[in-house]
Amino acid sequence: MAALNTNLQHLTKAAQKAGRIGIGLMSGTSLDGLDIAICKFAGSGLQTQFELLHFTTIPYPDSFKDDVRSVFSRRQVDLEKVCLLNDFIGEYHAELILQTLKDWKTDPTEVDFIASHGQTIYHAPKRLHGHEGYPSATLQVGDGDHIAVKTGILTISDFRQKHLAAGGEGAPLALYGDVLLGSKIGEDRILLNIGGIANLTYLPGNGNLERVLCSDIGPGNTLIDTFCRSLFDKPFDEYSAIAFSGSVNDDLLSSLFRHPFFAETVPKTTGPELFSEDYVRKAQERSDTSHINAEDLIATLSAFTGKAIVDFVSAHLPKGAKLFVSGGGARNLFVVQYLQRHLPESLIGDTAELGIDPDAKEAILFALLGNEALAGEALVIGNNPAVLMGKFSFAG
Ligand SMILES: Nc1ncnc2c1ncn2[C@@H]1O[C@H](COP(=O)(O)OP(=O)(O)OP(=O)(O)O)[C@@H](O)[C@H]1O
Ligand SMILES: CC(=O)N[C@H]1[C@@H]2OC[C@@H](O2)[C@@H](O)[C@@H]1O[C@H](C)C(=O)O
Repeated sequence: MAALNTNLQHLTKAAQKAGRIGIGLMSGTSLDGLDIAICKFAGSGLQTQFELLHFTTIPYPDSFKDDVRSVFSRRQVDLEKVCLLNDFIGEYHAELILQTLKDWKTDPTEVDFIASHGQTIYHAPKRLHGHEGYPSATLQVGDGDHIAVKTGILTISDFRQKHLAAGGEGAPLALYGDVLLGSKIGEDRILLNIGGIANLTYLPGNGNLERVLCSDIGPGNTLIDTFCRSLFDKPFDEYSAIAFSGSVNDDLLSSLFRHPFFAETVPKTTGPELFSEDYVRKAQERSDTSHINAEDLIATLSAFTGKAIVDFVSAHLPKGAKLFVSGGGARNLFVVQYLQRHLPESLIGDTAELGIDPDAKEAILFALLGNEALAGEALVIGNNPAVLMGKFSFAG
């Protein structure tokens, strides 16, 4: 039998190690920056032990945000720009990793793998695109080969396609990480991530994986951010100062909920393709609230995020589960206080209480999915796709 080539030898060696050092990368819908987590793993699957060694978010410059926003969640785009961004983001992320490893005084040869989410530029579950004959689809750019060649580190990327191929919507992948790192026998838990979009995983305390539910909920901060940018020239509503200075407009709030997405069966996914400026403008027209002042609009959008979460929890989950928040939205005080007021039976904290840095959670998730791609086995969690995700890119 011929020997494995050097790439496959390297891959086999990485897969057979008892422990691995992996970098997880997340660049989310908020476009605030690149989250980089370096983790130490021992084992895999339900036996995974992990330690977060370092975490950082490298903020994106405005020029980069503008470039990505020129195509992000838009139906009509400059296709050349999409093509350029795919390779550019791969190279750019590789550069940021190399700089960060220097700051952490870690040599790239110490890292067994990089697990890269890439940048979502369009998310199109079948329910939302509605094009007869086309499946659910999603597109993340930031090519993995560029990351592998530039860093010299084995790279795993494009995780969402396998989930789609196996019948899912390509998201939320938090399911797999949350089950592995967040479950506790004897405690019903909800792990709620409030990023651009809000999603949650329900982890029943009886350990019954059939009962686990992981779904997107609706907007997290995306609409608040959009209108903070256009009305206040601010990237987001820091600690909800603007929302607290306004009043919720109940007519607009009801109108914002007038969309079939909220009544659809779970699990489901969504994105800024649906929850856009246009979505809000239409809700304002329907409710004759186009005239409300900017502070009231931000307060109402913040209540929209809060109420969507409360409605979801009340409709789909047993009462009294402990709720742990993560994502930048853990600092959205208006939303967090809304949850405390309207879910009084749920004790609310953040994932730091579980030993998971709330800002690092999604980057850790991808590191964990990378570890699974190398050494795990497909996990059966109810009807969710039971597959190992990610595509391998070699440095040589
Ligand atoms: N101090 C703060 N006060 C209020 N909101 C904040 C604060 N810090 C961050 N945020 C919100 O959190 C957002 C970033 O969250 P995060 O990085 O978790 O999102 P993401 O990973 O890009 O999104 P997704 O998980 O949907 O892909 C910011 O855009 C902002 O709206
Ligand atoms: C297509 C896409 O990028 N979806 C993101 C987005 O951001 C939050 C929510 O929508 C979630 O479904 C998903 O990300 C997380 C990491 C997930 O897959 O769990």
